[in-house]
Amino acid sequence: MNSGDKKITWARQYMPVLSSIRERFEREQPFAGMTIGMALHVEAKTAVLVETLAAGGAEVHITGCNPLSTQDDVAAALNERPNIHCYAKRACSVEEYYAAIDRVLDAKPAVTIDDGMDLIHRIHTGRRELLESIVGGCEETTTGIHRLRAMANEGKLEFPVIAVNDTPMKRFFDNVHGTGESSLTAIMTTTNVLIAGKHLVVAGYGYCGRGLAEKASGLGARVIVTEVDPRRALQAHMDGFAVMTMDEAAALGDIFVTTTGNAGIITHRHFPTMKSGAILSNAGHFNVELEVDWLEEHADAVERRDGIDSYTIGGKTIHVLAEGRLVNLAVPKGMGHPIEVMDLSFAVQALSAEYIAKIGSTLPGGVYDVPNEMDERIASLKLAALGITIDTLTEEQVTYMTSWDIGT
Ligand SMILES: NC(=O)c1ccc[n+]([C@@H]2O[C@H](COP(=O)([O-])OP(=O)(O)OC[C@H]3O[C@@H](n4cnc5c(N)ncnc54)[C@H](O)[C@@H]3O)[C@@H](O)[C@H]2O)c1
Repeated sequence: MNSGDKKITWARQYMPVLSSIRERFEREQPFAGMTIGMALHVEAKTAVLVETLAAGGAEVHITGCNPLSTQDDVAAALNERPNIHCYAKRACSVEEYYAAIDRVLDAKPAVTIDDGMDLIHRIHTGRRELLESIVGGCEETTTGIHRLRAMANEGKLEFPVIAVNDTPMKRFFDNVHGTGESSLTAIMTTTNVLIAGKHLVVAGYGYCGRGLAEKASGLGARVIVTEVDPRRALQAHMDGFAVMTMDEAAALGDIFVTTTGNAGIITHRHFPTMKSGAILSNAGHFNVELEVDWLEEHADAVERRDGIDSYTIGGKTIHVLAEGRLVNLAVPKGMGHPIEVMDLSFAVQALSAEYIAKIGSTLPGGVYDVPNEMDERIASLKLAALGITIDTLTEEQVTYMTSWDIGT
C-alpha cells in the first residue's frame, strides 16, 4: 500500500459516522450521474469524504483550499480511485492554485463543496456560464459563510448554499475541539517549545478561540484573550482568562494565535513592543491576520526553517509559523483536525450535499441552515457508534414542554 492509501485507511477506521452514511449511499446512489466540485484541504479525512460521495454515485473533482495544506501522497492516492480527480499540489503558486480551481469548474459540477468560498467566488466572478447547471453548494468554514452572507445581502448569491459551518454538529466540535487541539499540536510539534507557564495570547474568543484558550490553559499556559465583542470578552473574563487589548498583550505574549477570521490583528504596530523570541501563528482561515508582508519587507534578516520564518528586526527576533497561514494544517507536519472531529463535520457535509442535490433546484439563491433533524441524526449516529444510550422524553414531559398553562 502506498503512503497516501495508508493515511486514508488509518483515518477511515476512526470515522464510523461517515462509514454508515457511505453504506446507505452505496445502496441508494443519491448522486447517480452527478458531478461534485470540491475545494477542501486535501488530506486523509477529506479523502474519506470524497470516497463517500463517489460511493453515492458522484463523479468528484477536487482541489485544495489553501496552497500549503495539501498532502501530495493523499492527492496521488485519490487520483488512483475511479470517478475521482484531484488537482491539488502542496506549495503551489497562487497561479497554480487558481488554475486548479478552474480545472474543477471545467468539469461543470452540479454541486459545489467549499472551505472558504473560492469555488463559488470564481463561479460568480469569472465562470458565470456555469450558473445555469449548478443546483447548489455547501460551505465548510466561518470565513466562507461570512463571505457568502455578504454576497447574499447584496443580492449577488445566485444559488442556494448550505451553511455547514453554522450547525451545532460542526461548530461545537470542529471549531472548538478540532481547532483547539490541532493548533496547539501543530505549534508544539513545529517548535518543540513548552506550553506550560508561557503567556499564550489568543486573539478572538469565538468558537475556535474558546477551545484553544481552554486547552492551552489545561496545558498550563497563562492565557490572555483579545476581543472586540464585549460579550465574548466578558465570557473570556468569567472563564478565568486575562482580557486586554492587543497593544497591551503584544508586550506580554510568548506565543500568539489569531482566530478572528478578521484582517490585520497583529501588525507592525505590535512588533516593536514584542519580546524577542515571540512565536506568532494564525488559526483563522486566510493569511490576513498577521502582517507577515511587513516583516518580509522590513526585517534586517530572515532565517527559514521548516514551518518557521524567524525575522530579525531592531535587534530582536520574531518567529512566524507556516507563513501566517492556518497553523494546524500548513506547518509541514500539520495533520489538521483530529479524525473523530472530522467524521462529524464531514458527515454534515455528506448529508448536506445529498440534501442540496435533491432540493437545491427548488430553492432561490441564498444561505441556508442545515436542517435540524439532519444535525440531530448525525449526533445519534455518533452516540450509537460510541455505544452511548440517552434518555428520551416521556409523553408527560413533551406535554409539559409544549404547554403554557401549567404553573406552580
Ligand atoms: N484552523 C482551522 O482548521 C479552522 C477551523 C474552523 C474555523 N476556522 C477559521 O477560524 C476563524 C474563526 O472561526 P470561529 O468559528 O471561531 O468564528 P467566530 O465568529 O465564532 O469567532 C471569531 C471571534 O473573533 C472576534 N474578532 C473579530 N475581530 C477581532 C479583532 N480585531 N480582535 C479580536 N477579536 C476579534 C469576534 O468578535 C469573534 O468573537 C474563521 O476564519 C474560521 O474560518 C479555522
